Amino acid sequence: MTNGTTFYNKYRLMRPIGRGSFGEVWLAQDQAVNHEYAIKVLNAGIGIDQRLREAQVGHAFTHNNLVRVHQADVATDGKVVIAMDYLPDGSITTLANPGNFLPLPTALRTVIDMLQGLEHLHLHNFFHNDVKPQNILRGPQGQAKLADYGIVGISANGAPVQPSSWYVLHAAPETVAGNGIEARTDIFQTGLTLFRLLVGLPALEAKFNTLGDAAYADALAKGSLITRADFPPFIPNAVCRAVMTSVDPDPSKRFQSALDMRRALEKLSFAGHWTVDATGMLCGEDARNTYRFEHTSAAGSNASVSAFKTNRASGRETRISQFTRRNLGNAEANRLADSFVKAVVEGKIG
Ligand SMILES: Nc1ncnc2c1ncn2[C@@H]1O[C@H](COP(=O)(O)OP(=O)(O)OP(=O)(O)O)[C@@H](O)[C@H]1O
Repeated sequence: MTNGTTFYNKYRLMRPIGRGSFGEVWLAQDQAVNHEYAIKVLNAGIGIDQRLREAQVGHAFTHNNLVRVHQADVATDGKVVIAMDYLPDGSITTLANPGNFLPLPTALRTVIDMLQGLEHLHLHNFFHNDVKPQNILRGPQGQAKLADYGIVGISANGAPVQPSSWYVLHAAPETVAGNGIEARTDIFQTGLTLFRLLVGLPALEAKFNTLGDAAYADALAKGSLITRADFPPFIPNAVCRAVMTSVDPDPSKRFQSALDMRRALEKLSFAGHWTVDATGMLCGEDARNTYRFEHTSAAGSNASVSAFKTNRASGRETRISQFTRRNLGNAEANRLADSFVKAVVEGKIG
């Protein structure tokens, strides 16, 4: 496919915007109504029915948090061509900072939005089965929209169904054990997605590469893949608990629905958060100030921590004496730095 290729006599391809395992996504212009669409071209290889199902699911639902499919057809060479809403801002992975994670409020907002899309799918006994950061796109009002219905499972009554395939990094224990997918499988995948947004988009891939396929699946099945120690200190305990509940190997111990999970996340609210700036430095933010700290490790009792805040309105930086100390042991200095980042998130800086 090249720029200028035209499908259905009206969708003229403008430029490639992404590539997945099953095909390519292009920006296209509908020349009849002069409107931009994203055109997904699914290569032959998997059955036409399965490829068209992606389009049928995307066309069946109109929801603010689901990407809408408008039209689909089979081209003469057997390719399936799907025209969907074009979301110029791409996936939420573009919001990652240089530390490769999303600031806490953005990560929570994204998942809350996306869960509303899932609620709608689950209401109709559709299980998405491919919840991951790359499949959450940014809508025109900044809302998150769930995309990619390529491996959706459709159940007659909400009972588990066997998926056509699954994404290994997010494979729930019940799926690996051969018990298929259900609504709570999407909760599991949402938990892993939230983990990656908060801790680092490549965080699971790193674990997978270290452990290997079998040990990774085993750790997910034992509930030992993710522990509190995986989260940086600026992620509050309540948020970690929400992730751990979502990824419990036993579906009956997870949030029981997308609505339950959304309500739990909506209750979480924090005064501040931390991000990584263009220089790679960790910086805290709340409504009034930005925060930074200098942490020097040294042998003996020579470690130190200096914490600072800058008033957004005046631009004036002041030292925060409560979290500034010299002549500390390394462990003590680590604890002080951790308590500073937590205090910013919890709004406990004087
Ligand atoms: N409707 C759209 N508007 C704008 N960009 C899109 C749209 N749909 C997909 N994309 C972009 O194209 C990329 C490829 O999408 P696609 O669904 O083919 O694959 P994927 O989800 O990244 O991977 P896989 O198919 O392996 O799950 C996405 O990551 C996204 O950045």
